[in-house]
Amino acid sequence: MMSQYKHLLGVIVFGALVGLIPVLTDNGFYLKVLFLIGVNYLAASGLNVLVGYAGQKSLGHAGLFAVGAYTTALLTAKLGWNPWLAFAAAGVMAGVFGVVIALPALRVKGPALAMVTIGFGVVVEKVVSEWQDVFAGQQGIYGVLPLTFNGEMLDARQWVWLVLLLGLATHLMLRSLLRGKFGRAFMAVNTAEVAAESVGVSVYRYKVLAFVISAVTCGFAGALITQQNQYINSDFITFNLSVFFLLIVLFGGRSVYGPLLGAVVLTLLDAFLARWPGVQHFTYGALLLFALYAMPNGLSGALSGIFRRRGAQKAMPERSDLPPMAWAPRDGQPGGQVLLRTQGLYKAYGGVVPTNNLDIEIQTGHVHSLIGPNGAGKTTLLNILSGIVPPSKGSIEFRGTSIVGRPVHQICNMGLGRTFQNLKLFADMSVIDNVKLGLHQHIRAGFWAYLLGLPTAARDEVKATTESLQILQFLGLQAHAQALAGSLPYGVQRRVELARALATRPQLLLLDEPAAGLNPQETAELVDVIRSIRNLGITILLIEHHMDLVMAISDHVIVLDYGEKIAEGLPTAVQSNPRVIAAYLGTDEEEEDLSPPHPAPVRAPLGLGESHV
Ligand SMILES: Nc1ncnc2c1ncn2[C@@H]1O[C@H](COP(=O)(O)OP(=O)(O)OP(=O)(O)O)[C@@H](O)[C@H]1O
Repeated sequence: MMSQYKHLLGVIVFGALVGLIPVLTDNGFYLKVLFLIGVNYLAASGLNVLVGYAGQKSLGHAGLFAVGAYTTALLTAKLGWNPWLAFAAAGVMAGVFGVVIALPALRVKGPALAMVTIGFGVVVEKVVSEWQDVFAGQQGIYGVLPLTFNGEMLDARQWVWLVLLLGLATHLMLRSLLRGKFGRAFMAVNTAEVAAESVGVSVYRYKVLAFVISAVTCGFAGALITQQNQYINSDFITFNLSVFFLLIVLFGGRSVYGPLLGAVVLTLLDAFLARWPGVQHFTYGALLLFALYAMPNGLSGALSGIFRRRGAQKAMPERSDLPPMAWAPRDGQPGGQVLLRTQGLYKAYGGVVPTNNLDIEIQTGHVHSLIGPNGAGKTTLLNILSGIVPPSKGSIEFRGTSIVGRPVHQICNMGLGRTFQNLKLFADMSVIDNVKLGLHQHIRAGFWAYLLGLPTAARDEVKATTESLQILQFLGLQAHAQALAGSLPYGVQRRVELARALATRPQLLLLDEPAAGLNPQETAELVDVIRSIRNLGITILLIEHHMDLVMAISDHVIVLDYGEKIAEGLPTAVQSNPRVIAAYLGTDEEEEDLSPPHPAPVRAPLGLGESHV
């Protein structure tokens, strides 16, 4: 809270200082440059959400700038709308275009997304330059109504103050949005899409949202330029403008202050280089390369690196006041009922069939283990159950509802949480933010509450922090709450992933080799951890190669071989099942059946403990 007030005070002081500049000078060139810095900041601040936070590169935002510019031009010059109303309409229209483009464009990613956005930019450029009747091409639209104050047109100073106010408001809103649930979700989408989905974040929805935010701010930027100039023509809308916006964001860096740094440096550079248009493009190219190589996190990243090195690491206050973890999984059911059932589940990759007509039942309150030799299809089954891999055939009922074909985040939100064999943590985020991401769907405050910084958002964030700390305390991780997840020892990272999965409040928790890479002591502790999770009423299905662990904690063991269920039942029964022994030893099943195994070899393969059987 304190830091919140400090920040607000900082914003007011900054605003007052910049607001003083037009009082001290009436130099038209300086005022114009200040105005342009503000406009570029506006455009870049939204684009930063898309590029910096959500990690989606766009090279077509000049097209969205054009939507805002031409909306306000046409509405005021041709239809005589009130200029303020037209200005608002420009933002809305750009947002609508943002949705329409984002829906198909964000189905692809990386270079393909860049190509689609370039395509959009080029189409807009062509439309405004060729469709003369409406957009008047190079000749342009004159008579655009400027914004007014008290019925008077804004003068050069007032334009600076207006753009300053808009910039400050945008900063406050985006900061509020990005510091909470939405910022975490955007970064999760950026870092690990599968992991984001698996904690209940709809990756597609968040990408579209980021695109729309960037569209709206670019639309407002276009409207401001047009209304200030009282004119727009097709020469404004170029591929270079898209590159310029992207460059501001990449050069500035991902922090909320990045776009400001980028806008100041690049607008000044642009004004300076205007005299030598020949070197302009060369300089931008060189700057982009420099930014990418020397400052991969942009100017703000480089600066914050310096300050972090100087300042002490922010410590998490000790919380002895935390209530004991009180939550139980949602509508916890009595033990021994069918929680999940698959029938005829089948998946083939060419000739490989990792899931072959599997019928399994998972009972509430039990710890189920899934074992089998390497390549038996265990991970594939977990991926199918959590929605990451679609089955070719068969049904899955979870809590009485079919989940085949449902997106991963929906399955998670129904109460199915998971961890991964190869850790999928959000490595650049703190431990507590990783856990808060698990709570994503349980944070009720929505977009507007966060954007406008309403008390409900602040309250929900505090609740999420408390619950996350409870979970961390439950798993003995509280001391690591503020550490970057990726910086921790491997065993601790595994536990953080478990904490994140627990935060989704699962009824069924799928653990893919939770003991992999753990030392013997950590493995022994894991047995207690799994038991205490079960004692919370959470059902567990785990894949494990450590047979000691499987035998110690399982109520029920399912054995797979070549995608088929070859045995299931109590651990002791499975341990002595001839088919299981044959599968592990690689001996001929018929032979095993003919001559029942001696107890010694039975225990040997299934009691190897540390080995990766
Ligand atoms: N995306 C894929 N494309 C092709 N083959 C795949 C794919 N995913 C899994 N497989 C194959 O399916 C089989 C089962 O793999 P899976 O990872 O499910 O086994 P596993 O029992 O979890 O093995 P391990 O114990 O080694 O983790 C393997 O032969 C694997 O090569």
